[in-house]
Amino acid sequence: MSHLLEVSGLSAAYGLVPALHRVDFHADRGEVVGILGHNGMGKTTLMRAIMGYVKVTGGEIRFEGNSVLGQPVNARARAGIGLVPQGRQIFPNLSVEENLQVGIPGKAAVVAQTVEEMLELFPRLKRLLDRRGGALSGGEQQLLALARCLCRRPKLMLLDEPTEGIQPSIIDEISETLAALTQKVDITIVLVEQNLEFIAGLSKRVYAISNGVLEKEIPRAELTDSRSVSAFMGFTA
Ligand SMILES: Nc1ncnc2c1ncn2[C@@H]1O[C@H](COP(=O)(O)OP(=O)(O)OP(=O)(O)O)[C@@H](O)[C@H]1O
Repeated sequence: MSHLLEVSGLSAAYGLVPALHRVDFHADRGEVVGILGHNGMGKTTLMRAIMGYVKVTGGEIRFEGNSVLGQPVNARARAGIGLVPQGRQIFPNLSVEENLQVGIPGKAAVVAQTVEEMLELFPRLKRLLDRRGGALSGGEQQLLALARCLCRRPKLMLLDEPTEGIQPSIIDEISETLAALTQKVDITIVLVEQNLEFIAGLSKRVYAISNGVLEKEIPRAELTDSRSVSAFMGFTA
């Protein structure tokens, strides 16, 4: 059976400046795959290329066995790919409830039922329903961004640096929420991060990305050794 997501030989560039070089990886149903990289190494470009926001210059992206290259973002979203962008990008002037509602296609009853389900998965949002998105803490915004993405019931969720700028106590809550989610919902996650502990705790497989090149998989045993991880990420410790 084909992989849920298969990225092969993927290259992308901004003008003449290359950002991804022949990236190969896959994600199977139910897996969390982590990609670890420092600033400017190509993590966001990879997520946005899979979602369809960045034009690729070579290679292939297959989702459920079908090429999505050439498909616009909304077609990829309909096929079951969802992106939780870096910086979260929730609507600051809409309430938490409205932020959820705008992400849900369908009639009022479906919208209400989906919001209810999201509140079960993200109980912290229950008491924040009337609050403006812009008045939430960074961690609360991240939970809202995850819930908003899930409202469309993606099969694959792409997470771009969910811990960026977030307090450690809420990082733990996000990690626990995501771990619980993978048990309750049929979802595959591809996660890009700089936070080693977060990525190691959640991911079945972890790769390092360095200057747009996806390096070899980092063996689990080595994920606890920061010198070894630094070497994988293209830095000598
Ligand atoms: N819109 C753009 N135009 C030109 N160059 C860009 C653009 N976006 C990103 N780049 C460049 O592409 C490279 C990869 O950037 P990218 O944002 O994918 O990295 P990243 O790993 O997500 O970094 P960060 O952790 O800082 O978000 C960097 O050299 C960056 O400067």
